[in-house]
Amino acid sequence: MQDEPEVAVLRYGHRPGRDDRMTTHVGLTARALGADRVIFPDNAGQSLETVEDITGRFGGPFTVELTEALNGVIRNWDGKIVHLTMYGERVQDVEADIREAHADEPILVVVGGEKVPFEVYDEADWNVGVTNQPHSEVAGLAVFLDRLFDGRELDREWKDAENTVVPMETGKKVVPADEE
Ligand SMILES: C[S@@+](CC[C@H](N)C(=O)[O-])C[C@H]1O[C@@H](n2cnc3c(N)ncnc32)[C@H](O)[C@@H]1O
Repeated sequence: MQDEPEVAVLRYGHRPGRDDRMTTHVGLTARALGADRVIFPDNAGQSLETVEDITGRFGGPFTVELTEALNGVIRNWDGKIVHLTMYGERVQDVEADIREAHADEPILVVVGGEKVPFEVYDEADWNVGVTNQPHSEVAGLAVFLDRLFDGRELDREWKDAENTVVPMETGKKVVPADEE
């Protein structure tokens, strides 16, 4: 989020067709819940287009990138690395240390798709489980970002939006952003 060290999310692996929705949702969840940037594998161009379209319509700042070198992003990351995995340390046991590190340093959050190689576990500063039960990268990312930002992401403001949703008890209301 603005005025804080960067939080980027790396989607490690993408199977075109099978993972299209999931990869898109990793990007949308990263954006909605306070990350600054998502990096997709270079075969996920369709997900990039969808996330860029949503950012154009509902605001940013938020950046989407493709990379040919997933391992290179991890190896060259200048900051701390959190890898989300059901085999990791319990999020409730390590979240305070990660928040403390994020006060000074950027964080790269790695989420997998298909099998994640051991190199990623090894390079990570923390392997973190959001429960030690199998579920989804989208759910794990959402809970982790909320713990990292301690709920502050829910109040963030959006810039350069075309549309704004007006919260309502019942019904749907979307207005041009400058009519807010
Ligand atoms: C459907 S899982 C597949 C995991 C795969 N079997 C493996 O060996 O990594 C896809 C991704 O969801 C995330 N994930 C699943 N369960 C999780 C949990 N309990 N805590 C944190 N992340 C989780 C991880 O990032 C994982 O790479």
